[in-house]
Amino acid sequence: MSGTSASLQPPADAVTPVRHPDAPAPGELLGAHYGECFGCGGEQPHGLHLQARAGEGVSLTAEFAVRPEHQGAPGLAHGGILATALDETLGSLNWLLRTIAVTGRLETDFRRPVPVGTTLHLEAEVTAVAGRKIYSRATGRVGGPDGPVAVRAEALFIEVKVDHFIDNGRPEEIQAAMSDPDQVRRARAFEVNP
Ligand SMILES: CCCCCCCCCCCC(=O)SCCNC(=O)CCNC(=O)[C@H](O)C(C)(C)COP(=O)(O)OP(=O)(O)OC[C@H]1O[C@@H](n2cnc3c(N)ncnc32)[C@H](O)[C@@H]1OP(=O)(O)O
Repeated sequence: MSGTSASLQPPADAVTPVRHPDAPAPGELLGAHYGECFGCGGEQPHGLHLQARAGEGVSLTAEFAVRPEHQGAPGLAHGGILATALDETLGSLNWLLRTIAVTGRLETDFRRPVPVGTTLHLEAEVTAVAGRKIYSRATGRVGGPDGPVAVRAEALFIEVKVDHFIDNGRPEEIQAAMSDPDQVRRARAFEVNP
């Protein structure tokens, strides 16, 4: 990526990311971290319904099917929606580290238009970790997993405690998420970082 800002350069004492031993196996679907999530939630009718699959190391792939409701210009995906797809894909990486983290910074390059009716093939990896700071990057290709790059992003995620959501979110959604009968989703949201 050209022109990446200094805050996305890992510091000298950053370390190589370590895949958690209980991370989903390569090839396994990650599933949604929260049913109502705009990026990945299956219960969110307006969402992107992004599906991420674990890769080797701390990497994953994801697919985003661009639908008419995702348009900006006629027939083309909205840039903010594409940034959301990148953000969600990058955020999903944290499950491979078993860390709860939120986006601190996201820098995006838009290289080609992404038409409605196409699938954006995303791949992402964590590149470095420095304390609470998690550095990652992602690309999105059109026309297939080996197609031309349409979008690219670099990001800094910051590890947070579960209190981040409890203190800042609405109690009704927090309560509902905490009583989610889906054990994996509940663990992903609230139990990975006690
Ligand atoms: C359901 C659950 C499942 C998991 C939920 C996952 C949801 C997935 C959804 C996709 C991801 C999202 O969209 S998440 C939603 C969008 N993001 C957010 O809402 C985050 C809003 N921002 C914040 O709450 C806050 O700013 C935080 C938590 C990011 C950081 O605040 P903090 O905890 O007080 O930490 P702070 O000291 O400020 O920063 C820690 C270190 O990071 C650096 N740092 C912080 N922000 C930045 C930045 N923008 N650019 C550069 N560097 C930064 C600081 O310089 C510092 O470095 P040093 O001094 O240590 O060197």
